[in-house]
Amino acid sequence: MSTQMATGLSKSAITENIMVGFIGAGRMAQAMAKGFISSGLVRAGNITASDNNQQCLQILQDLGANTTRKNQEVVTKSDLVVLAVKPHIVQPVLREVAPIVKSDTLFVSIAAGVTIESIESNLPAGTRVVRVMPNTPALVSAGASVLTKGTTASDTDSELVKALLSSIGICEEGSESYLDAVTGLSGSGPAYAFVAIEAMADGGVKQGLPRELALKLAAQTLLGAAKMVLETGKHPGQLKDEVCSPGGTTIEAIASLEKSGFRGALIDAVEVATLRAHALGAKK
Ligand SMILES: NC(=O)C1=CN([C@@H]2O[C@H](COP(=O)(O)OP(=O)(O)OC[C@H]3O[C@@H](n4cnc5c(N)ncnc54)[C@H](OP(=O)(O)O)[C@@H]3O)[C@@H](O)[C@H]2O)C=CC1
Ligand SMILES: O=C(O)[C@@H]1CCC=N1
Repeated sequence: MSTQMATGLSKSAITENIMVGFIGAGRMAQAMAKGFISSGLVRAGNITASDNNQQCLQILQDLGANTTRKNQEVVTKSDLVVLAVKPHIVQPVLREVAPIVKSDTLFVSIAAGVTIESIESNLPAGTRVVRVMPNTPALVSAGASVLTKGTTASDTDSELVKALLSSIGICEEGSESYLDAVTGLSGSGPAYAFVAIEAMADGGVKQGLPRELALKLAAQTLLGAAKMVLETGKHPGQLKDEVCSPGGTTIEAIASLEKSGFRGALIDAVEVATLRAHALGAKK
């Protein structure tokens, strides 16, 4: 793996033969595995996932991946192991697999709040760890991830993880001190957007639109607005101003949103989710 990376091969060449494991085959593992496979970066047959939930394993099997109920088997078979269990399960899982961890296995944790220090301290000394906060739009190759290298992980390791995560969306590298806030913003954020889409559709239905049309318009409107922010480089405030005709419809709606505390509600949402991520990490 490392030799290939050092030669500067293409991303698919870097990841072509990599054996990827998932401990925990739930929603996030499914989204990532599906993205890795559909992007062509990882062969389905090179993925092994463990879980105690047969329904989750079946979803991975349907993608062509190998499945097992034994977490140790994932570690034995994989070059890169994604820890995709709930935060409070991470420590017991690490204690379970630590005795058989090989020195060249890279661990990638996606668990909210769980610090690199707490992961490294439960693995053999020197084990390479990368911590990531992804999100579920990875399922449709529109994910947003931020990664941080552990103390012994190399640039090659972070490039590898970045290549994988870039196949399912955008991936930035940042300080570990950012990761709880990233969790509160983009990790949990899809849920805020889903609530907004549902509520906007409700608004359309209240005004007489058929439900299906209202939902489609609400979702496409958020998608289009997000693309405009990303692709035009304009400040969202400017884009908002461009929709607001003087004395028109939009400024009425914006004034109503401001009265309802829309901005403050979103800022508070990110704050409480960030604090919760921090608290989850403090629980061992
Ligand atoms: N969902 C999201 O949007 C995001 C989640 N994350 C993080 O990803 C991680 C996984 O979240 P998510 O996919 O939503 O969770 P899920 O509950 O969907 O998946 C976790 C899976 O792990 C299984 N599991 C429980 N105990 C073990 C064990 N000892 N060994 C192996 N598997 C086990 C669970 O089975 P059972 O249900 O039977 O307990 C479940 O199927 C979390 O740490 C979360 O913080 C990060 C970013 C976004
Ligand atoms: O709700 C959670 O705890 C996880 C982490 C980010 C998104 N879902």
